[in-house]
Amino acid sequence: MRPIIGITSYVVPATWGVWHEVSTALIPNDYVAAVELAGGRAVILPPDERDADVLRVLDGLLLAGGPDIEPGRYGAEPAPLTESRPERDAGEFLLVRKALELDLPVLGVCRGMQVLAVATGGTLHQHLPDVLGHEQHRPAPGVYGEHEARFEGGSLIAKLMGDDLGIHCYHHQGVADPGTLRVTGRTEDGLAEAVEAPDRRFVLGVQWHPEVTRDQRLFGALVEAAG
Ligand SMILES: NCCCC(=O)O
Repeated sequence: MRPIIGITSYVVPATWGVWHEVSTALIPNDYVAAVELAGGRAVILPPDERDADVLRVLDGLLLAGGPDIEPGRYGAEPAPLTESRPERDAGEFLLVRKALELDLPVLGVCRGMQVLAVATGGTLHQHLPDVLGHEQHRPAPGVYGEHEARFEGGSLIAKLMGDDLGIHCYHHQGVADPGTLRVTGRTEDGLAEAVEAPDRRFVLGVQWHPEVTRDQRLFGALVEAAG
């Protein structure tokens, strides 16, 4: 039996064929393909989970990328460029808190890393250009930033990826305080790129998009930990 990996989804207006702007629950298929290629059984979770019961049938959880977290979740007022979807937060925070309690393997990608940090008491920078003075983590609409990330020796991420890695990222927010997690990777500008929970079986968040570059190593590690 393949390990069952739940992937969080979201609602957006989508257009296909003769249908326009239909409210749609979706997830980029790159996440599904990555889990399946890694030997897992991907299950797309509804965007508005009202409890965490589904975790009883999951072996691992993949928190996908997406919009900003509602800043009230980390005690802040929304900044002008923050665009949140509180309904998605509600379901994902329920799931991730329970998953951490159960020590279920969790991989968070981009927003997913930010969810992990905030769910454990952390905070976010709401608009990185205000903090870093550049826009290189989201250079233009639809254009991925390219960076070099360096990883802490002995960390889980270093074991999986080596000392450093060229990454593709697309985000305007970042982890300021990682909560109870540990920052184990950063880009040259000091931004947190990887967080993990060394006291857990497998809890890892990365700010970049391994599904876009088809880097299977993190998905393979999630599936293996879930197996
Ligand atoms: N804040 C949601 C994840 C992507 C971004 O930071 O733009």
